[in-house]
Amino acid sequence: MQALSPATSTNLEFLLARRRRVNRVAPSQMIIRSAYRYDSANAASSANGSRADWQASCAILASKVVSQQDTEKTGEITAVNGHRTLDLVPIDNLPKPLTISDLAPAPMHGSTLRVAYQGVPGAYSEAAAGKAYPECEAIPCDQFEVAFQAVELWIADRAVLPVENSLGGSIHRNYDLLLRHRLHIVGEVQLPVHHCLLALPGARKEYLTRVISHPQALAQCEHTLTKLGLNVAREAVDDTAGAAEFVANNKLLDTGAIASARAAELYGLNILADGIQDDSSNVTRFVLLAREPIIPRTDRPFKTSIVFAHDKGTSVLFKVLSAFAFRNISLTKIESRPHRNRPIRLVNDENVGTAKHFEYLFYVDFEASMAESRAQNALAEVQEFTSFLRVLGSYPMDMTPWSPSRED
Ligand SMILES: O=C(O)C(=O)C[C@]1(C(=O)O)C=C[C@@H](O)C=C1
Repeated sequence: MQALSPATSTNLEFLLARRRRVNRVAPSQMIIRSAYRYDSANAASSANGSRADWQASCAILASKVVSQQDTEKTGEITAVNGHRTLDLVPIDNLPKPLTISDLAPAPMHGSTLRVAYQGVPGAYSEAAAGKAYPECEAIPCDQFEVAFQAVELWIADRAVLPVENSLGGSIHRNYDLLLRHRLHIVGEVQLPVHHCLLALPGARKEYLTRVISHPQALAQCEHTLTKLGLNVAREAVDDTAGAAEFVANNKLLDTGAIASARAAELYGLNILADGIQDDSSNVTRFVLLAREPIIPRTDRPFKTSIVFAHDKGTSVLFKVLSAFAFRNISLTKIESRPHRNRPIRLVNDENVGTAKHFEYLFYVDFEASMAESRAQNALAEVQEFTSFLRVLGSYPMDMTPWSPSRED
């Protein structure tokens, strides 16, 4: 994993130290457990409001989360990413997904921006990469973890990662990965997701015995599938386009795939039903990740994403949220995830004893730029209540007006 540079190592500690002076908060009140020492040389350059200053404010305050090699494996349908040639359409020239074993450091490449995404061509994540960076080269990866590593190892410049869907809710796994890795959120993309039921030419809806897709896509189409009379087995695979590819490669006449119209085209499948998401305004939000943070601005709407933990019970959450409320900063998302390193504690009211107490990390998105003093003040306050705080990124909001037109 890429080490933090000295510039980033001064981190939010410096920025908040400045705010602390302004706010006259005693140093003892700051509960910072920084893995990195305050560095006066860097601080001096940061004081000029430079890029280093911002990088400093984005870096990690204190991480108790150890990077773990994810051992979860795809399971049964590994052939999804096999890319064998299909008789119906030549798909030889599609890029092959990266696997863990492909991840060796690569030489610097040319000027085309490379964007890593999880899935195979035709996946919605590929479309999200194209929406964010229209001229980019989209690099398919077989796992989310690989997409992160592709950026960390300079194989790709950005990774695009789905984090929430208007019907299915949060994609929890990606929240965990955001914390485990050291990449910065530099943008977001909201993508209308228009699902189709795909099958081999000649296959009929009545004869399908199972429908396969990404679990989120299955969840987003649950009611419509039932309405279509498809009370058949539903099986989860790694990504929607991979499901289409699997059906095509294995010539499965009894299996339908939920995926995009583009996936139908790429893998030579027919569209048996179009627009099968349970709500026509189905939207997935993706975040764009990079090795370096961007410099936050105030000339357009920005969002900031943070993650924090505390060890003082639930009243802390109220205090943290009020730090934003008092400054009229709107929260757009709050998500909690178990604190894996400290999953459970046994305490009573005096913090000793028997009651079960689960520990959580909280992810919060709020509508303000880290260039705004109200956001900096809010975070300075949040830091006083929390034992761990990290700014995941401050980035322009996707302000594209929603339209029900298909984007896939
Ligand atoms: O499988 C894909 O096509 C993806 O890009 C993944 C994903 C997801 O993880 O939510 C993205 C958008 C849709 O909501 C369904 C699936």
